[in-house]
Amino acid sequence: MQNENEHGNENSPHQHEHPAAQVADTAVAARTAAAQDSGASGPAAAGATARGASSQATQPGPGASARGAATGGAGSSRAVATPDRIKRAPKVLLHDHLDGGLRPATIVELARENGYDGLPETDPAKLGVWFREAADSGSLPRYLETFAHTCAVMQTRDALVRVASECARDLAADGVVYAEIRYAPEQHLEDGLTLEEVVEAVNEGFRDGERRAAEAGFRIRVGALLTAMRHAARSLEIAELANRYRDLGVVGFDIAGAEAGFPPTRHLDAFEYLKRENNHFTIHAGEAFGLPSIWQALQWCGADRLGHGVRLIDDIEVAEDGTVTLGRLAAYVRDKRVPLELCPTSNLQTGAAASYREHPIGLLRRLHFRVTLNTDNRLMSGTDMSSEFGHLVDAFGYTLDDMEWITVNSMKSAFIPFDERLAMINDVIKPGYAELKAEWLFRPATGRPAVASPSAG
Ligand SMILES: O=c1[nH]cnc2c1ncn2[C@@H]1O[C@H](CO)[C@@H](O)[C@H]1O
Ligand SMILES: [Zn+2]
Repeated sequence: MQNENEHGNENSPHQHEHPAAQVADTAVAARTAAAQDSGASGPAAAGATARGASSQATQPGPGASARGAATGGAGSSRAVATPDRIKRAPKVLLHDHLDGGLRPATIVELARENGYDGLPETDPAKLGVWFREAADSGSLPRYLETFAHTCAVMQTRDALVRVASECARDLAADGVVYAEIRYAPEQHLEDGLTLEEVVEAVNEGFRDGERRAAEAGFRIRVGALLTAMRHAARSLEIAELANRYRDLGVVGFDIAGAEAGFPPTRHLDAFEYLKRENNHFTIHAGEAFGLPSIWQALQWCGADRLGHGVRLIDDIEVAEDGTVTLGRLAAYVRDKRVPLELCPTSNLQTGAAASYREHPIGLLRRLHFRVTLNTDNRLMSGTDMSSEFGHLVDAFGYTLDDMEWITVNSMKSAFIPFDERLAMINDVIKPGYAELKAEWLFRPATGRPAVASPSAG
């Protein structure tokens, strides 16, 4: 039983997220790293690190958490991630764009109300398909073109309130308990709103959505990340805006948009300002462009997290015999526990990965990077958190224990205060998974004796 609650190094908040967290985290990470560094630089851990896509190979430590599921017997189904359990399991989302997650029917209605006649389809179902297909382009710039339509209908206070409220409710209904939702205020000024009015409208929508979700029996908390567009020149202004609305619903800052040709160092003044203010930020890096972008985001800009970061795989070498070698940058990212906001479905659409099975998340998770799982754009990718987890269950045999490990990673990496992250982990996430894993204890009796009674013989 003890083993069922051990999830390896990243997933023991009782040990690693209390005030001694940094020390404990580092100590245990060091042990793992020691075990894996022998694999990273030599043959010893080859089998453990690159054996392939089996869930066993993904298990972090001695308390292999999928054991119950793997060995059969009375508890064999306790950690199996069925679609129903995936949905009910508490989930955390750190990378999701507000303007990439509208309900198709809402887009149609808002377009009608606001006189936007540029939609490619006016039937909601067809429009949803259009977004998925148009985004399925194999290129980030073309993927991003689809946002012209969502931003076009998000130009009024009422529209922003509605979209934000629906966002919170949709996530809550999918079992998300904590989300950081990003958007670029500068893209919502066409009809005369000020940057402040945009932020306040979105915040109002999130509060409304949280309240209505609670009325429907779902608990969710949503924080906003303010994004600056990397091709534009307003990043310092947006960073100042994020700082002004800190503790008022905005929890951090981001830059997004086409990556190639727009290095994050263009926005150094914004990042330096935020660092001076002790504020938090993430940077889209390592999605459409590779290692230099990740390196700049971390070592020049000082990002707390990497939006995507999936191209870090270019700095990891897996030899034919399975030996794994980390380059200096990949080693730094793992050593420093830099959170990777991975978004598999989005990566498949923009061409950053070929299939779920080949998506670097499998290897990165086995190598104990600080992996988090995200949706990026639920509308363009036709996805939600449950679907993303479902894909990983299919591709890698992930169990509820893997889900819990990833979810705890995400919560640890959130931008809200430490005590709140800790309480979320200990009082919401852990109990949620424990409850799901205890369900086998209360399954209906079969009515047949499992073993013949002695008197029968
Ligand atoms: O995966 C992505 N990579 C880079 N930029 C993105 C991605 N998804 C969305 N956006 C950009 O972020 C803006 C604010 O939310 C969106 O309008 C879109 O242009
Ligand atoms: Zn994104």
